[in-house]
Amino acid sequence: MRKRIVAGNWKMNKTYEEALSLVSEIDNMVKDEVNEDVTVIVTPPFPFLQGVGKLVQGNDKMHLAAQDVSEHDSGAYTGEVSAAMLKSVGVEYVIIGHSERRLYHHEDAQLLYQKMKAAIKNGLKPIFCCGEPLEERDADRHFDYVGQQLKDSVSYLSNEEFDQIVIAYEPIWAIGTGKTATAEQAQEMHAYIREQLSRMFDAEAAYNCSILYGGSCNPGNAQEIFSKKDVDGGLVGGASLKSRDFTDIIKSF
Ligand SMILES: O=C(CO)COP(=O)(O)O
Repeated sequence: MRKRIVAGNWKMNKTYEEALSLVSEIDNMVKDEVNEDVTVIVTPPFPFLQGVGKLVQGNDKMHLAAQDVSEHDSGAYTGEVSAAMLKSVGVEYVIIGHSERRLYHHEDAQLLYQKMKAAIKNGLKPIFCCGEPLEERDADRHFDYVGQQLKDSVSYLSNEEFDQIVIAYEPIWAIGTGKTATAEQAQEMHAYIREQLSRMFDAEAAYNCSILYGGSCNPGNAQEIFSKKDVDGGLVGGASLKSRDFTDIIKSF
């Protein structure tokens, strides 16, 4: 059964105190208001994972993700954080291949594959991000672009590994711009992604893979986007920093 997921990516925002108060508010609102079967994920910066994780421990709906992970197991890699470390503080999911990491940290397809392997080996579920820049969409090459991203990183996983991953389609032109994809644009790309996955893995596994939409998701547009048959939820940036907006997005299902 395909999971419905709303994940908040906090990126590089909040102090520790602010992070704790944000997650307490979300936790309370989710407990009081969210009756649907939705997996809610919060993704604070590394130093806040343990504290935030403790606060959501008693809430079955709430889960913890990290924003990145090292491809290495352990050792002399200054500044890196391993999958085993994340697992040991209660992290369940990890975002891999966000366009901001591809762009600012030059993460390439091979590295993203290695990060997914390291995550899965240690019991974490990767949320693999893909999505085209504006010039690719304008040139009508967006399907090929996203297809290639999947081929270059995801296709090398085994069937068992693939079962552990979530895909997030985040068109770069929609991230932080206030310009969201239309529900139709999201649906056609999600259907395309699912079809590509069904060629790489078995059809049932592709059918069961959750594919999230990300890019200027807000309480005003989430319901329409989430209503599409291949859209299984959202990866939310800016709006996940406000408990009311984030909860309203969760309630859009
Ligand atoms: O990058 C995103 C989530 O990972 C989307 O960010 P925004 O919701 O701020 O556009």
